[in-house]
Amino acid sequence: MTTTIEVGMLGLGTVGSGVVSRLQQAATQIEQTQGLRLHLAAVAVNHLAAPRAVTLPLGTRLTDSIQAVVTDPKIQLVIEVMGTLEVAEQAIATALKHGKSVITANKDLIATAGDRLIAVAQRQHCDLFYEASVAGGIPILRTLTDSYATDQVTALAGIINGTANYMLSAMTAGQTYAQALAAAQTAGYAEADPTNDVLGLDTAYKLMILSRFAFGQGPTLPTLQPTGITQLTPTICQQAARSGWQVKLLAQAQPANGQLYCRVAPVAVPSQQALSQVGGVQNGVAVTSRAIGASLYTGPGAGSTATANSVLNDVIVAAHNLIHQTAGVAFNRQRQCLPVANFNQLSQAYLLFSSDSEHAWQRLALTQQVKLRRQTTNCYQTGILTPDQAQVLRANGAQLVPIMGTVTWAKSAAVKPLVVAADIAI
Ligand SMILES: NC(=O)C1=CN([C@@H]2O[C@H](COP(=O)(O)OP(=O)(O)OC[C@H]3O[C@@H](n4cnc5c(N)ncnc54)[C@H](OP(=O)(O)O)[C@@H]3O)[C@@H](O)[C@H]2O)C=CC1
Ligand SMILES: N[C@@H](CC=O)C(=O)O
Repeated sequence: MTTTIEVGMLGLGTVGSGVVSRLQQAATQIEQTQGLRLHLAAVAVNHLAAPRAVTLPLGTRLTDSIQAVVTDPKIQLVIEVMGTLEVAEQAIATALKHGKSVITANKDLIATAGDRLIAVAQRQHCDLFYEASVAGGIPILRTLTDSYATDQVTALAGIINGTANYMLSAMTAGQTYAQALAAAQTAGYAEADPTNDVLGLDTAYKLMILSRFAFGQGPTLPTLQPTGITQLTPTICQQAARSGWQVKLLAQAQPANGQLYCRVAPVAVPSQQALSQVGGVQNGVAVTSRAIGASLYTGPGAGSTATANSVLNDVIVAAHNLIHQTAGVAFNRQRQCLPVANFNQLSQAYLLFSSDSEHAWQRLALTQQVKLRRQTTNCYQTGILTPDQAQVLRANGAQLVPIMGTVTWAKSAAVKPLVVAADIAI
């Protein structure tokens, strides 16, 4: 038996167009394997006359009224893929209050206003799913919810911004920052305004969500103080690569010593680590857990088709819940309350980049009792630095990139380090 579900969508840009294409291409598969016919009843956009990458199916209404979609009594399920904060929050809240389940890819909104919307969804016994909000095509949130239900995550580290990872790979291969950004924009990976991609804010929002699924708690933006990739140059990426590291914009979270340590920053990942091989628009989330051990989930982190696939997987789960009247169970039910700390407060080794003379750096290193080993022109590996020592080097003009796996935990740390420490003997 096939059940038809009436779907409304807000947004018809990169992701929305992908949803329309995937719905058309997979219609038979969805009907045969899921017993569902997903009928796209209406799509709301900002500019009615703008050219579109896809042709809407006959019978799908194009409108510039969000309200007409989220209050339409025939529509059972709303997909929000327009982005924005206030407008999207208002639209999702209205849809939920009208008894519709909602699927969104909007990480900015879920990270910052997710609790409010989840509360509305719970009151209304509706689903609010957002798999596509983290790591694009990788089904990481539902994996953490379902497949780690009896396990305990002890650490996670992820490359979770496709644009930044694409740019870092391109710069390592010789492109300029501007060329790399333009290519990521053309490919549809970057946000409409790419500021959040390059400043690390998009990664921070995703870590806030991801960490709630892994640990029942996420950092806030002020505790995280993300560092982006704007200070990185092709030269830095290439010098690091020549010396055995790939510079990656990394999101990390790990409970230890009764605190949840988090960080979003460029990190030098040793070339022998699998995460270092996650290149281009690919994302990778390394999860360490008590039962499974180390797992790495990789796949496209942005782009029309891959993201649309995640959106539609949520749609299918929500559609089944509507049919079986089981909607309203929270997507994530983990809860924990630990003080949040930053990895930068811990002692660790760094790659140091500077065009000042080696002699000057070695002299400073001596006075600071810091070990420094030259890797290649203008690139040095430090020994383990305390936060204060790192601060002194920065104040003297060093650009420091922490080396993954070198954090030294206090003896009482309850949870083992995320990765085997890299060989940092110098
Ligand atoms: N691009 C990607 O790879 C990924 C994106 N996301 C998220 O998905 C969402 C959509 O991204 P993306 O498709 O790239 O964005 P686009 O900028 O390509 O598309 C946005 C769409 O929303 C519409 N829209 C914007 N504001 C309004 C409004 N006030 N009223 C009605 N329609 C509006 C636009 O209409 P119009 O076309 O008329 O201007 C456009 O169709 C964002 O939250 C993004 O962060 C998540 C994962 C991956
Ligand atoms: N701009 C984002 C899109 C997906 O979330 C990215 O590049 O990862």
